[in-house]
Amino acid sequence: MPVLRRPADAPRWTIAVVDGPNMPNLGHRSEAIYGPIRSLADLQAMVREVAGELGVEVVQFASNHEGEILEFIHRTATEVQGYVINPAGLTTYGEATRHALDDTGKPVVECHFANIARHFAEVAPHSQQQTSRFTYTATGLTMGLRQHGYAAALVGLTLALDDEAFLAGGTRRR
Ligand SMILES: O=C1C[C@@](O)(C(=O)O)C[C@@H](O)[C@@H]1O
Repeated sequence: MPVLRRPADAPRWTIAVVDGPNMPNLGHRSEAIYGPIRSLADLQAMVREVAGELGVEVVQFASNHEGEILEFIHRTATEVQGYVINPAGLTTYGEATRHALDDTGKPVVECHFANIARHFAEVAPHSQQQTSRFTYTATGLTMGLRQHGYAAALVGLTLALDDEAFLAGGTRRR
């Protein structure tokens, strides 16, 4: 069976897709990093299209305010089967958000337009290099593929949810 064409009776998982601070400003950010995408609305439309083709539901949320993101995660924890998050402006210091996601016990895919490992290495001297606060408890990660990373995250998370053996050992993969 083709891997990406899920059977008609495959579970219609509900996946939350969260964009953190500064992502609502997409379209007015560095074209070198974010490419020519015009807006968050365009990104969200692409994500809905991918979800439709996969046969899953998405609940989308974007905010410049960490408290609103926390409330969204608390509210949806029992309604969704997994999260895709671009923590964006919360990437290096968003402990409360990382913790809220971890508390849900649901699989989490961290997603970035940029290859943040390279980006951080380029923008800061070695002694001050930063890392993502989210990576060590994320189930998986996509980065460096601009908006296509969201499609990759949705496909990967959907197939992981379909695969009972994948999540049997918990959401933190070794
Ligand atoms: O706002 C963002 C966006 C980002 O998460 C990305 O998608 O590449 C990378 C972060 O370092 C940055 O703060």
